[in-house]
Amino acid sequence: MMTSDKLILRSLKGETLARPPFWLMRQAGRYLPEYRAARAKAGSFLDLCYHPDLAAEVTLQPIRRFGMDAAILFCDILVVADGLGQKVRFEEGRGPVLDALNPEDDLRDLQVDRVVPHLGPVYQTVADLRAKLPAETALIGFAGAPWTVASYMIEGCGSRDYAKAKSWIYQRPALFKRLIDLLIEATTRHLAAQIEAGAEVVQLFDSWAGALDHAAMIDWSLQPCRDIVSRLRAKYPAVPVIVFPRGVGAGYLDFAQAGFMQGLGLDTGVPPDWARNAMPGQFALQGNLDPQILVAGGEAMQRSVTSLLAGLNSRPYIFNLGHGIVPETPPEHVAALAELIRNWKA
Ligand SMILES: Cc1c2[nH]c(c1CCC(=O)O)Cc1[nH]c(c(CCC(=O)O)c1C)Cc1[nH]c(c(CCC(=O)O)c1C)Cc1[nH]c(c(C)c1CCC(=O)O)C2
Repeated sequence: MMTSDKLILRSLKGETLARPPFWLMRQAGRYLPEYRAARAKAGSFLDLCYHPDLAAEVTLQPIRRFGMDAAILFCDILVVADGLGQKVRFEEGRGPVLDALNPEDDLRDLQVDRVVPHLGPVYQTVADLRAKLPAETALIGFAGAPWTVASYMIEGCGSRDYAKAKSWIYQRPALFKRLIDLLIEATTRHLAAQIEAGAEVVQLFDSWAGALDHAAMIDWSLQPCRDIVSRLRAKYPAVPVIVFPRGVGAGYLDFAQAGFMQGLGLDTGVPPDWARNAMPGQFALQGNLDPQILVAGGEAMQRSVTSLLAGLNSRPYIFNLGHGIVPETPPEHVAALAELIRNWKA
């Protein structure tokens, strides 16, 4: 099968399809017993990300079970911080923990030239996956967008109010801009290396974009995403980019009008009819089933999926969740979801 026949690539080129392609954010992970087994073998979570055989194996697990139209590389957005030289660890029940950046250090310990060499095993995983995936399955690479990654680097962990990260924005603007510029460079190189290794689509996750006010969102979410996409597109015009600015609300219109991406990921809160009607342009919309509806399954899921498909599949569209799968998700519900989508007829 030719690459251009893969469904997700057709949607991202602006084609409206009889049934949309689908994949699920966090489709590899703790809701699958075979993931938990591989994770136990690897030791730490980052060891798993940097172990090409195991990382390729967990990437393939959901594809074997459910036959998604795309596989997403198994990795994490915080490997870029790790690659820059800021140690990252993942603590059970707590999530990522980093030694928070100290503004007095003036970013001097971060080395952009270290990123691609340090992440060599990740690109090896990408290359291995291209050889192992079924011919009809596309491979998605990804990175965190600069603001979301910067927030972890400054806070040192997940945050409810982003007080420290915002103190950099508003009280140390020159330093914050240097950090974002460094992340634009590191992220562009990291995505380019994934493309060189065989990624056919890339997605930028700006998971915490919704924490910013509108003006800051434009400066620190939209503009950095635009920079990264335009640099990648200049070099790899055939590789589409999906941007997921989670939680930006009416700011989705700014992304739609800027129009630099080939796919726009909608979070759970975006009304599908509004998205379809208000967003001009030929780019594909992606989303946005509530992950908790996938936990519930049954008729509730059937109703929501049907209405989502009826609402969004009249334009270029990629079915997905509005955020990542949660560990409580019964795998049978994912199988039922896959059936619903595959059998969809407009
Ligand atoms: C913010 C963010 C992170 N990581 C990611 C984001 C953006 C998407 C989002 O908003 O969810 C992206 C990510 N993280 C992971 C993937 C793998 C690919 C996939 O989607 O299947 C992807 C695309 C694996 C992972 N990343 C992580 C796990 C769980 C680790 C484990 O196995 O214990 C997985 C499978 C850990 C992680 N990594 C991160 C957090 C906050 C956590 C802890 C929360 C949690 O445990 O779910 C940072």
